[in-house]
Amino acid sequence: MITLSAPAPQPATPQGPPVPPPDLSAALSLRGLWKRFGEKIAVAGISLDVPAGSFYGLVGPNGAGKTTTLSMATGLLRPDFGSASVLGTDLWSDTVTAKRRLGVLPDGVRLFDRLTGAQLITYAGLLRGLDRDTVAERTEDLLRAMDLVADRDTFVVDYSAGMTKKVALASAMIHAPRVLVLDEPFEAVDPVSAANIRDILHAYVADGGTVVVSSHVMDLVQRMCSHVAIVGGGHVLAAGTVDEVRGEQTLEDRFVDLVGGRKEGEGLAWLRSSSV
Ligand SMILES: Nc1ncnc2c1ncn2[C@@H]1O[C@H](COP(=O)(O)OP(=O)(O)OP(=O)(O)O)[C@@H](O)[C@H]1O
Repeated sequence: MITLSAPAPQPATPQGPPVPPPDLSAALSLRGLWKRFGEKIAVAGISLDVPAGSFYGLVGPNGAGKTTTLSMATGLLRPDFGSASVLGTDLWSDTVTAKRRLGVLPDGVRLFDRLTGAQLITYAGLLRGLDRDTVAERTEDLLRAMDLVADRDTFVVDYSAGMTKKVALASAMIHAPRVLVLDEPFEAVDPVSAANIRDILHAYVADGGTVVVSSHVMDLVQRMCSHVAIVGGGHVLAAGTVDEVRGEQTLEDRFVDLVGGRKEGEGLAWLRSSSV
């Protein structure tokens, strides 16, 4: 019997005017990125320039396309269309050079969690080609900075969500990349650790590094970031310095204005009249 398989879905066709060439001086320059999963267009032509030396926030509602965009910007996911360059190097034509400059904290990617925290950070350093002495020294520094010294010999599989986030962040930093791309770095992290991590990131930016973070916490982005992009429905709705984007409003109010979705009225009346 002959089985005919359905034709593979074709990528969505990008529409709109041609995109300008990438900004070679930018830490990250994204041009016309598109990604479709089956019928769902997750990212529909995103172009963004992240200036070198900026602290850049990427915000948007659930399902806006942030993770998909960051995955395409860091070489974890191949776009259907569009390009990404890292400090002037095209990610998909010179992947090794571009990725060497990046430290990435992906969202939801499994770690080698049968290693201890110290082993995982060490492994990341060796994988990046650092010599053993440098790896040992930096591993100790990172364990201290992330407040993980007491749990250095605990298997990562037994870490809490926040500890797992911190050990993944340490692993992303060990090779001292020029650009850090962090998907939800503060999610599940306790306030003291979050403040320590923010200090580390600010010092890194002050020394010329670039940080891109995705977050849902508008107040944090407004205080922490120099630049922000608001994405919704796979598009960039606004981008620029935080002050340009928010204007006279708070970033949260601007976000709600652009994205919409506040539900008016009572809603879930049954929940308030529970009789059990
Ligand atoms: N591997 C996948 N297969 C199918 N659909 C996907 C896949 N990855 C993402 N999507 C869909 O693409 C859209 C964008 O998802 P994405 O994870 O990029 O959003 P996000 O802005 O990071 O959301 P959140 O804030 O909830 O993390 C969503 O509708 C999601 O369901």
